[in-house]
Amino acid sequence: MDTLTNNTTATTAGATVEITASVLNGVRDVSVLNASVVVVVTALALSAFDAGRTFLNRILWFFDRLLGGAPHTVSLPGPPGLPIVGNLFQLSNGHVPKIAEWTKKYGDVIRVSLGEREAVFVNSHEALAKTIVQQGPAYQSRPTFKLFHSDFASSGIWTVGTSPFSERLTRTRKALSSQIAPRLLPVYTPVIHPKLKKLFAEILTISQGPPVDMAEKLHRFGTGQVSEQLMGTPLDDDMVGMLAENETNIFRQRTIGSPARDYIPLLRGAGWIRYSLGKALGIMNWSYDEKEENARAYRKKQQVYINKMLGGLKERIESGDQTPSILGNILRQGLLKEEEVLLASYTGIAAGVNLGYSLTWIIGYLANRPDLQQNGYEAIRDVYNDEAPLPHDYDRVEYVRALHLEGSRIYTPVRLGFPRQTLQGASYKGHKIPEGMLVIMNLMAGNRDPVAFDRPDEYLPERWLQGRKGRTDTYEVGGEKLGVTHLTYGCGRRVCPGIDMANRGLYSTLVLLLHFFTWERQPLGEEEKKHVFPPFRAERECSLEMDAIGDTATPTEAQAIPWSAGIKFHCRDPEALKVWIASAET
Ligand code: HEM
Repeated sequence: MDTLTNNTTATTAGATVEITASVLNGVRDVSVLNASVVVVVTALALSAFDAGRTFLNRILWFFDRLLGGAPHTVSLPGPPGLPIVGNLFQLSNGHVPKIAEWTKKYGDVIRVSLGEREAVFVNSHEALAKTIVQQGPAYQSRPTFKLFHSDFASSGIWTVGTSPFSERLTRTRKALSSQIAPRLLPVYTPVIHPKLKKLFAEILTISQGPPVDMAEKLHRFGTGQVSEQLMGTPLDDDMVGMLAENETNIFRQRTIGSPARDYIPLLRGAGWIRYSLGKALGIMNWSYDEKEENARAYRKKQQVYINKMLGGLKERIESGDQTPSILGNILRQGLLKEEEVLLASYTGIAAGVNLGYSLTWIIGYLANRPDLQQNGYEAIRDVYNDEAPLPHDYDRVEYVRALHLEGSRIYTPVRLGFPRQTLQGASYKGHKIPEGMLVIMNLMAGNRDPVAFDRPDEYLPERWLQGRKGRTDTYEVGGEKLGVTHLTYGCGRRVCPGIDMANRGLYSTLVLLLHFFTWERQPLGEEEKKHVFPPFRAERECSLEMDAIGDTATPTEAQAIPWSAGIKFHCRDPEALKVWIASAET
C-alpha cells in the first residue's frame, strides 16, 4: 500500500513538474512571440519614416560591424550589400561592368563595402578632377593589404606605387622622378635601341611563319626595356623572361577585392584555425595556403634578380663605369639611403609590366584597322620621306602620337588605377570622406566618360590631332582647343611619374612597326597556342574588334590582360629592315 501511495505521490509530483514546465515554456513562447511581434511591428513602423529607417540601419550596421562588416562613416549613396561581405562578391564577375551599373544607379562617387573595408569609388572624369586632383594632399596615401604587403613583402619595402605616404616614399619618388624626367630620357636611348632592333629582327622572322600571339614578345620587350634603363646594362634573354613572368605574377596579386580573406576577418580566423589544426594533426593541405606560398616564392625569386642586378650595377660604378641609368645616377649622386635604393629598384622593375600589355592591346586592335595603319604609314612618310623614322624622335609624327594616346585611353590597362587612401579628411558635394578611407579611382570610367570625350567608345585618333585634347567636336581652326587629357596614368599627387617613359616606349615601337610592316588578325594554329603567354590567355581568342571589356581575360584583376590574338605580319621591305637592323645608328 505504502509503495502504491509513494508511487502515486511521485507520479503526481512528476506530472505537476511537467505541467509547470510546459506552462512556463508556453509562457516563454508567448513572451518570445510577443517580443518578436513587437520587434517586427516596431521595425515596420520605423521603416515608414526616413529617420526610422536610418535608426534601423544603424542597429543593423552595429551588429554587422561586430561580425567584421565595414563601418559606415561616409554618407555617399551606394549599393546595399550583404552582412559581413558587403558588396565584395558582387564584383566577382568583372569590376568595370558592375561599377558602371552602380554608377548609373547611385551617381559618380559612391560608397561600397568590401568586407571589413569601407571604400569610395570615383567614377567620372569630373569627379576624379574634383577629388583626387583638386584636393590632392588629402588623397596622397596608399592602403596596405595582407597578401601583398605582408605575405609577399614582409620586409616593409614594397614599391612606390604600393607604399603609404611617408618620408621614405616621398624621397624615393622624388629621386626616381628626377631621373625619368622628360628632358633626361634621351640619355637612355643607347640602352633601348638594341632592344628595338632585337624586337624588329624577331618580328621579321615571325613574319615568315604562321600567325603568332605577340604578348610574350611585347611583354619581355616592355619589362626588359624599363629594367635596362634602370640598370644601364643589357639583360640576357633568360633573365628578362623570368623577370617578365614573375613581375606579371606579382602584379596579379594587387587585385581589388581578392583574396576574400584580406577583406573578411571571419575568413582569416577560419584560415588560422584550419592552419593550426593542420599543423597539429599533420594534415599537410590544411597547413598549406597556395596564395601565401606563391607570394613568398615570387618574392624570393624577385630578390635573387634584384640583388644580382643591383650588385652588378654597384660593381660597375665602383670600377668607374659612367653609363647613364636611372639607378646608376641615383647611386652616383648619393640621392637615396640603402633601403630607399631597394624601394626604387623594386619599383623600377615592376614599372615595365604595363607597357607590354598596352602594346598588346593597341597592336591587336590595329591589326583589324588597315585604314589606321595606312594613315600612320603615310603620316610617317610625310615626315621622313622614304627613310626609316627615328624611333627616339619622340612624337614627331603627330598621327603616331594620336594612335598611342587613343590606344592608351580606350584600353586603360590599369582599369581601377592603384588604390589610394586618404591622408586627411576630404569631401565631395557636401559628403565628408574621412582620413584613412580606401579610394578607388575608376580610370576606365574616366577615360570613357561621355562628358569628357565625345563618342567615348570609338577609337578616334582625330581627337588628339592638331592641338585637340580628347574631343573631335570642340576644335575650330584658330578657335579654342578645349578638352582634357586621358587618365590612363592616374592623376593628382601620386600620378604615374613614368608617363613620358611609357609614351616613348609606345611611340618608338609603333612608328617602326607602321613603317616596316602591315599586319592582320588570323587564327592561331594549335602549335602557336602552346606558346601563348601567360598560358591561360590561350583558352580564347579576342574578337577582331578587341573589345576592351568583352576581350579582357582578367576582368577582376588589377591589370587588364587580353585573351590571345593571332597576328600575321607582312614586311613591306625586308631588305630595308635588315639594313636598319644592321646600322650603327641609334
Ligand atoms: C603603359 C605603361 C604604364 C601605365 C599604364 C602606368 C600606369 C600607372 C598608374 C595607373 C599608376 C597609378 C597612378 C595614380 O595613383 O594616380 C601608376 C603609378 C606609378 N607608375 Fe606607372 N604606368 C606605366 C608605366 C610606368 C613606367 C615606365 C614607369 C617608370 C619607372 C612607371 C612608374 C610608376 C610609379 C613609380 C608609380 C607610383 C607613383 C606613386 O605612387 O607615387 N610607370 N602608373
